[in-house]
Amino acid sequence: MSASTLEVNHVHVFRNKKLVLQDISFTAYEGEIIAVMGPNGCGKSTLLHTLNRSLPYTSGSIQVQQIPLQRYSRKQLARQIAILPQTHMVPEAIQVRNLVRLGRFPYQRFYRGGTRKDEEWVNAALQAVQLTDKAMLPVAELSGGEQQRVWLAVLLAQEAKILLLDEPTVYLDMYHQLQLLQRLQTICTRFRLTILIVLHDINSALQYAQRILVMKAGKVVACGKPETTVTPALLASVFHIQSEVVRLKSGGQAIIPLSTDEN
Ligand SMILES: Nc1ncnc2c1ncn2[C@@H]1O[C@H](COP(=O)(O)OP(=O)(O)OP(=O)(O)O)[C@@H](O)[C@H]1O
Repeated sequence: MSASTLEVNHVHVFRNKKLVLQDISFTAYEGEIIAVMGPNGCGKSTLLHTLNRSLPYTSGSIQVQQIPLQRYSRKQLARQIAILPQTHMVPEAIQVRNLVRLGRFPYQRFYRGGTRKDEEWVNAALQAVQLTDKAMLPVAELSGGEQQRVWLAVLLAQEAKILLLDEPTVYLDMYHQLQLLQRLQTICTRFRLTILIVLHDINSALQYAQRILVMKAGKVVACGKPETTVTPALLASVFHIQSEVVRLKSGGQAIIPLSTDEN
């Protein structure tokens, strides 16, 4: 049995006095990818930001590696959890390599520059997202998809055990979507990471996640193995769409969304 890395118990979160997460409970384990799915505005991003302590919760508890979230210093927490938010502010002139170096901040002291180990992690992260050849360019000169990959490199350089990824495939073409998901799968297994990834593409979730956590209106409505969790009945009740399951020759299954309930 793998060790638990995140334990979330009965968590409630308010934003602007509105209850946006209600009684959230789940446990995540090392070596697994959990896809977080749900309609727009159901609280997926809020959940990731709460786990990263950038948003406060009002009741319940969150444990990271069996230690309460609030006990960590900012740097200690950054060694455990790295987040890729949905949107980023790109500092105009910063070079790709220098941005990726920022991922090493939890390991650096203010009076000392980067070490050889820091540079090795930066190189490995750039290589993992295939941007070594663009390392010296200003980030602003890269395409949207390439910038997304730079941010992923920042995250990888952070060397954290838990990765929280908010729609990381959104600007990527099909090749880079598949490549990113395959690489996440490889690093997740190899380094025993825990990855929570917000995905809107149901078939990517079916193919790459060990479990799917489904949210609706601020609540977790299901959390389990992809094939048994994401059924046409669940999609009808959560997303109000009609869909059909297709068995694949490879042994897995895919879901074809057919129409909305309005039809
Ligand atoms: N900065 C904010 N201040 C106040 N309320 C917010 C803020 N950001 C989001 N909310 C509210 O919190 C709720 C959950 O939003 P959240 O962004 O977590 O949803 P989401 O599931 O990630 O949506 P999407 O799929 O559109 O990205 C929504 O009702 C939203 O209006």
